[in-house]
Amino acid sequence: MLSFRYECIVIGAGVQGSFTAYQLAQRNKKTLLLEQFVLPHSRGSSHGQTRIIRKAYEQDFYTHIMEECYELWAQLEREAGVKLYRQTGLLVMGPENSQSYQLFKDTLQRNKVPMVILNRDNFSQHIPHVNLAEGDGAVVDITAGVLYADRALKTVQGQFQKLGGVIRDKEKVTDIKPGPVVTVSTSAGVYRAKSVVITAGPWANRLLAHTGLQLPLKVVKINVCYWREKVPGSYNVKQRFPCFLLTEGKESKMHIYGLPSNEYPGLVKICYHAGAETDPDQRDRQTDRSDIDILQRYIGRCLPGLIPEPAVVESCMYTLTPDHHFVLDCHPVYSNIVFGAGFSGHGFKFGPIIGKLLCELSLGEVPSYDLSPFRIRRFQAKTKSAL
Ligand SMILES: Cc1cc2nc3c(=O)[nH]c(=O)nc-3n(C[C@H](O)[C@H](O)[C@H](O)COP(=O)(O)OP(=O)(O)OC[C@H]3O[C@@H](n4cnc5c(N)ncnc54)[C@H](O)[C@@H]3O)c2cc1C
Ligand SMILES: O=C(O)[C@@H]1CCCC=N1
Repeated sequence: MLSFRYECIVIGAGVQGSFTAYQLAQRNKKTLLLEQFVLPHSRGSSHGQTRIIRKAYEQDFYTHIMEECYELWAQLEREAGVKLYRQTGLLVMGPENSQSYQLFKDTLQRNKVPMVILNRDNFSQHIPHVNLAEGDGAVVDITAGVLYADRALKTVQGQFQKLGGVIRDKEKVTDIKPGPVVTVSTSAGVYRAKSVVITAGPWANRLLAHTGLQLPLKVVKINVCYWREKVPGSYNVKQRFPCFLLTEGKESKMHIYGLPSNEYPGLVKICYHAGAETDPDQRDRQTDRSDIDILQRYIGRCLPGLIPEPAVVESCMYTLTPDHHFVLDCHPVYSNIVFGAGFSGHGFKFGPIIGKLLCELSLGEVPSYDLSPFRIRRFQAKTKSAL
């Protein structure tokens, strides 16, 4: 009988790989989590102090999944005795008659998510220091808030190790040999397992190339901008200033989003939800700042309490799919190779549930949710396969 060194190997210790490894260890599966950089690192997509968590989405399937996901975040908080979530609410603003704004509002209403609809008369009483653009509607998803991202990653990785899971960082995967037993080679060794999960973020296609598969993914660099308050505290989390999101507007095809000042005293994180294409290994050579011009114009017009000049600019990457929905699937030929990719700049909040779903796929179980919006067959012609 063959003896397996590991039951599962997870490649990539960002939020998705870390939660997948944790789920596998919770099921008593002997699991190895491989990471190319020394942990913690800031070279992928999961670093930084904060992320938004929300039920407000245009599509029901995300809102449905978030129901259980909030419980899983709370479970991890209890288990580890660490605070990972702070409720702030999320203010969604957009042209009242636009399709996108209406979809957000309808999804909240249809799914009975606690919400408040604001009007022009009561807006500034609830949301001071924000000018609601002419023609815009405003609705607040009360359940939304901030996740403490770096802390969450450290916590889930720590819990994985407590359950007996092994993390090897500074070990880049250099080859994957598919088969009933998958062989994974790294810069430091060779490992074998019954199944492999690839959660390599912006490097997903580099890893998938070893299995003859390529996905229609585009990696972009995001300038993570922090803006200084003119009066310290005016947009602070303690003043109950919410996270916010702009659906499609005049100035931007995609939306702008922000979080209350919290992690850096006096600084509010506001980003543009798009960026210029980059090679993930050359991220810092990408110097496009056209997003910052758009943000400056928006801030000058609608957030009069901020200095419209970024005080801090950090870097992060999105891995975009054509429809901006995730990819969660098994390899079309090697069913014991599973992948989670293309989280398109909104995957962090789903980490616990993505981990559960990828764990289920890697164990050959029926996934807890309908994965059809996330399967690769939706790309059809765009999925290049050398198989
Ligand atoms: C600026 C910004 C703001 C965001 N805001 C939000 C938000 O508010 N809410 C939200 O829900 N989401 C948000 N997101 C999106 C979210 O952060 C990402 O969807 C998520 O972090 C993706 O995680 P990942 O595990 O897929 O990728 P990553 O975090 O990039 O992890 C992949 C890992 O794989 C490793 N790896 C790659 N290749 C190899 C190899 N050959 N060998 C070993 N290891 C390898 C990498 O080093 C990396 O650590 C935001 C993203 C950005 C950039
Ligand atoms: O996922 C999120 O909530 C944020 C805000 C909207 C754009 C992307 N990320």
